[in-house]
Amino acid sequence: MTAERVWTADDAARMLRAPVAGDDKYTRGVLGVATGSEAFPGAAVLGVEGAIRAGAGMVRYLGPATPTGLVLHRRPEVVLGEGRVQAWLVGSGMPGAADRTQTDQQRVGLAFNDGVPVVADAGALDRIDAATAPVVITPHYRELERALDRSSAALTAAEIAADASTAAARAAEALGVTVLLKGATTYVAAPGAEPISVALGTHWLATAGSGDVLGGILGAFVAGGTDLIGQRGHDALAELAATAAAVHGLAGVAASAGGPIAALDIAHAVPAVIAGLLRGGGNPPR
Ligand SMILES: NC(=O)C1=CN([C@@H]2O[C@H](COP(=O)(O)OP(=O)(O)OC[C@H]3O[C@@H](n4cnc5c(N)ncnc54)[C@H](OP(=O)(O)O)[C@@H]3O)[C@@H](O)[C@H]2O)[C@@H](O)CC1
Ligand SMILES: Nc1ncnc2c1ncn2[C@@H]1O[C@H](COP(=O)(O)OP(=O)(O)O)[C@@H](O)[C@H]1O
Repeated sequence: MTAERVWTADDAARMLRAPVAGDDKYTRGVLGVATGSEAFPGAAVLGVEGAIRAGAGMVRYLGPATPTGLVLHRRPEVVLGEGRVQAWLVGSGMPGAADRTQTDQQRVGLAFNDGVPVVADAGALDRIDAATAPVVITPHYRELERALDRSSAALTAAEIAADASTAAARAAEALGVTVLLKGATTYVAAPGAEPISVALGTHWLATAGSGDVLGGILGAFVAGGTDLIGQRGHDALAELAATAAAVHGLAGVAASAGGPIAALDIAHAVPAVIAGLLRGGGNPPR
């Protein structure tokens, strides 16, 4: 068992900032989103919804026709196509290498080659070697097993489940990325740092698309946190990731009120959770 720091709602509140008079959509952070596919178009909608509800200044979406249409139908705020962004969210609802189309290859490559931080999920986990800036990955246990397969720290999903804290720390070290390892307790580890545990949610969060929403929340925080990441690198990325897991967990609790939830319900609960954290953290919303 690796020693770990327990992330609290107060810790999350300290990481959040309400916009100020000098802000505009760009200073708040533009998130590029390359997620979803013809097979999993919903993952794109869920990630974009998470990002917008978590306060991204703007979202740019890049993807195939079906997810593009759904994203724009649900969120006309979204801008389509390539452009300048502060961070990328890539891979949710995308196939791995064997089934990737040429356009999928291109949009994953674009995200990793853009020189800005990347949140990598699901179908992008096998491309982290191409990164040109800090990366945070968001695997569940099976995805981490696959990501570690060719590394010096191979672990089975059962071994990861048996000691997720140590697995997250080993993975961060071996892969050179910040790892947000999803589960009932989520563990976040930056390379060489003590892992952080986050357990502020409800077991009702174990529902399809829940992790896709988390990717969007984290993407928004990373896009808005590039100054912090520039100053403190992976340590800042890990704290932003722990904060995303905390907000996601608390949003699940708020949405559930003791009963079942759908993934979109989590996203819808995020603004009130952030407002509550900002109030509790002594930083009143404007
Ligand atoms: N709305 C959307 O667009 C959504 C899109 N999503 C996107 O989907 C992608 C894949 O994500 P994932 O986590 O499902 O992938 P993965 O780790 O390969 O797991 C497969 C494992 O599950 C098991 N299994 C399957 N069915 C089972 C069953 N009935 N009962 C029991 N076991 C069952 C299966 O076992 P097997 O059948 O092989 O024995 C295998 O071990 C990813 O890109 C994600 O973003 C999701 O977020 C959902 C919402
Ligand atoms: N038993 C559980 N209790 C609390 N949270 C859970 C539980 N199981 C999963 N979660 C959370 O739900 C989300 C599931 O994400 P993921 O496995 O990627 O699902 P999906 O691919 O369907 O989006 C993660 O944020 C994870 O931490």
